[in-house]
Amino acid sequence: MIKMRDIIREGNDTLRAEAKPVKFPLSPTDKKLAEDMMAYLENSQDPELAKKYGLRAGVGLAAPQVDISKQMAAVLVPAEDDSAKPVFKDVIINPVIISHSVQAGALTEGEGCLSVDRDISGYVIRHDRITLRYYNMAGEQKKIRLKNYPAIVCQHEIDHLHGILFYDHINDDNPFAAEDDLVLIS
Ligand SMILES: O=CN(O)C[C@@H](CC1CCCC1)C(=O)N1NCCC[C@H]1C(=O)Nc1ccccn1
Ligand code: NI
Repeated sequence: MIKMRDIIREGNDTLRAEAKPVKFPLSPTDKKLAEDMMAYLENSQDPELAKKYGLRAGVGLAAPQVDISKQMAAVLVPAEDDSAKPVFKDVIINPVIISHSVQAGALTEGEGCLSVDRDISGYVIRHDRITLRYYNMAGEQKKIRLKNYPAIVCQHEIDHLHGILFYDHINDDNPFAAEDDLVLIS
């Protein structure tokens, strides 16, 4: 079971490394890693389990965050009303953004990261809409279009696979500088 102690923090070089593509069929080790990363997200989004194991709730977790420099990330974006099924749930392997909107998007509240133990405010400028090609755990190639929050989450995770952290996208001179057509996502 992945716990907070397994998540590496700023200063660990793995967070700034280019992760390696994953080979298919998944090795038993890679399969277990994918399952464990998704389990972390599920556990962390359950208030009782999160409390019991001291987990920070997360909607994404990339392999480099558990010190494995491979191109794999679990994403679990819950539905607004918990009853319904998640907005997006999958382990994205060797993901590539094959096209995206010109229009930018950013979370109104800014972003955080389980690997960054400090608050850094400002708009994290990303694409508002993306077309994402990736492989799932079964090795099936997927091509999906995402917009707004799920698109932001996947971009945050894909960045981790290329050694990029959220605050790399914050304008140093004016953290809240916004193009007039920036989509602010709440
Ligand atoms: O690389 C992956 N990470 O670093 C985990 C991050 C990923 C998200 C940050 C912005 C876009 C993707 C994460 O999830 N968070 N960032 C730090 C603390 C909060 C937490 C979060 O947003 N939690 C959450 C949100 C809605 C519902 C449930 N939980
Ligand atoms: Ni992160």
